[in-house]
Amino acid sequence: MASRGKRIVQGLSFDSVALFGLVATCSGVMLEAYLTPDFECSTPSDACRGKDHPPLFLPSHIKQLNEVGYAVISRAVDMGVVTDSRIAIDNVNAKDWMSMNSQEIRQDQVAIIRDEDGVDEGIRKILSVLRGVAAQLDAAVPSYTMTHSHMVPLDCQVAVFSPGSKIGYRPHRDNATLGHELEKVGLVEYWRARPYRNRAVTAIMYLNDSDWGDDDGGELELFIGADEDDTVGNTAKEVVRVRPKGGTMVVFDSRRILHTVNPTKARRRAATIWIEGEEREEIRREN
Ligand SMILES: O=C(O)CCC(=O)C(=O)O
Ligand SMILES: [Fe+2]
Repeated sequence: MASRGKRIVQGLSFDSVALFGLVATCSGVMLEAYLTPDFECSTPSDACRGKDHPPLFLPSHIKQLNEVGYAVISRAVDMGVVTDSRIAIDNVNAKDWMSMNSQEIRQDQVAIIRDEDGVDEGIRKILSVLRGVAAQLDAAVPSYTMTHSHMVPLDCQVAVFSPGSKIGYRPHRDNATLGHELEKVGLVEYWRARPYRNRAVTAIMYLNDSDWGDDDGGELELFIGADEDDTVGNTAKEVVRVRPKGGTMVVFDSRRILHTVNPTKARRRAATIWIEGEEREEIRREN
């Protein structure tokens, strides 16, 4: 009798420990998914109109964005601004840098910077140029054909790859909608991706020296025309390689353009914003 009682107690305690372990693991996974940084505080693109005089992102760039899904502008800002921003970024407090994903996926460290009092003038200028893209998407003729009613985050991501990064950033799309349906990726991954589902257009400014060489690597590769379910770029009709020279701005469709960052031999710095927008009715019907 006594030994049966002991077995029940042992059994119960094992079950309780197992149950506790399961609940703790699930809570940990959900908490980690919940804590995905969210670039909130969007403002309508109108708020940025006129800040960037004259607008850099022109109707010809919008035409290109409509037709091929990307546009590259070299020397979008002068090198003095790039150098100031670079110094400001290198002075960001060590504790504010974080890894956004596994080192097997991306090897950069990122910090989130907001356009507010105290932000370095160079970074403020870069932010204003990047945010100005959104105002043009709504105001210019032709207007952007994929999305409308654009919203601009106050937050900008600065990302730094250390020299010798062997992986860079694996191929991905910035808007986790295509290929990320709930039934395909499961609840946790679907939830983790929620801040990325409204991203319409990615705008990046490189903050490196202007003499970034071929040997330095670190190119951004855009897989133009890749199939929706292609996650590596094999089906691309064309691969566009952008050298991350200081002052180069690149803008692309966050939903459709599969892209990767090549391994880099030099320290590589970039400032990125994600402009949000609603899909146009005709595009939604197509999907
Ligand atoms: O820095 C780049 O060129 C691209 C980085 C990127 O793809 C991202 O942050 O999502
Ligand atoms: Fe990306």
